[in-house]
Amino acid sequence: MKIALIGYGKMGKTIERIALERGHEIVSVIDIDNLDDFESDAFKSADVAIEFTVPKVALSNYRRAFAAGVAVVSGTTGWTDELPALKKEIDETGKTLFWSSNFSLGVNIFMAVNKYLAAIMNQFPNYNVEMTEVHHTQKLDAPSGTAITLADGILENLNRKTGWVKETETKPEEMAIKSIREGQVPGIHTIRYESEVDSIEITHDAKSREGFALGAVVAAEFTAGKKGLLGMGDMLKF
Ligand SMILES: NC(=O)C1=CN([C@@H]2O[C@H](COP(=O)(O)OP(=O)(O)OC[C@H]3O[C@@H](n4cnc5c(N)ncnc54)[C@H](OP(=O)(O)O)[C@@H]3O)[C@@H](O)[C@H]2O)C=CC1
Ligand SMILES: O=C(O)C1=N[C@H](C(=O)O)C[C@H](O)C1
Repeated sequence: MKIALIGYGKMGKTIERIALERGHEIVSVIDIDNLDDFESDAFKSADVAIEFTVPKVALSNYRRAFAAGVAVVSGTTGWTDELPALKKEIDETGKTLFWSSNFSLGVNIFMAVNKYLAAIMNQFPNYNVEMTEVHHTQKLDAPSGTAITLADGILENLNRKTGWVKETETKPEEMAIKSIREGQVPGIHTIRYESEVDSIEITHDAKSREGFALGAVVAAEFTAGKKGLLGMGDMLKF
């Protein structure tokens, strides 16, 4: 498959290596200093572009790739308030975007366990819930995109919580998400339920970026030839 990369940072470079190992060809690499390459024949020849950049440019990158006739797989986080409007635009224009806050198989298994645990805890109001996420110090957004997806999974299943807040809850119906930035941590997400007598904690701890990058390349293989806004739920059947 012909793959273009948009964003050549930590994820872009890891994705390049894994894509080559899986027999794909990298036909174009776009980063901050060669944005005109969206109009190049090399970029237009791609079956799919994999985009990992920064929140403020993700949408404009998608639109530039769509204008060049190229489907996009993206993991950029920190912009998803605009996702409902973007979905409408994609559906109306027949474009293709596969977006996920986290492409790791392990995290997606963890997300399913998180929903199941929240549904059980719905029956046990003496437990309060909070989340902590830890990432490297270069991360621009907080809470992480994964933490927001995990929070959505809890809010769908735990009726006593109606929204999440950063750091500290001030009302019982809020769920706190604490964000810690330290060293080179690839990503740790912990959900903790606490009662007066005990606590229950589940954690996903990424050992490197390999799982995220492999998932993004597998998503690119899945996306080729498809239309619409796609996500991990379309690809993973559990
Ligand atoms: N969904 C998932 O599974 C995962 C998502 N992420 C998310 O992916 C994003 C990128 O992460 P990561 O690779 O670690 O970040 P990096 O900062 O290492 O890389 C981002 C790259 O994008 C470049 N860039 C900035 N602006 C543009 C632009 N307009 N067009 C093209 N490239 C641009 C940056 O260039 P320069 O440095 O010169 O500014 C940099 O090379 C983040 O939002 C992160 O949260 C990360 C891991 C997994
Ligand atoms: O910025 C990162 O590094 C990561 N970002 C994603 C997020 O915001 O959830 C996924 C992963 O946790 C790494």
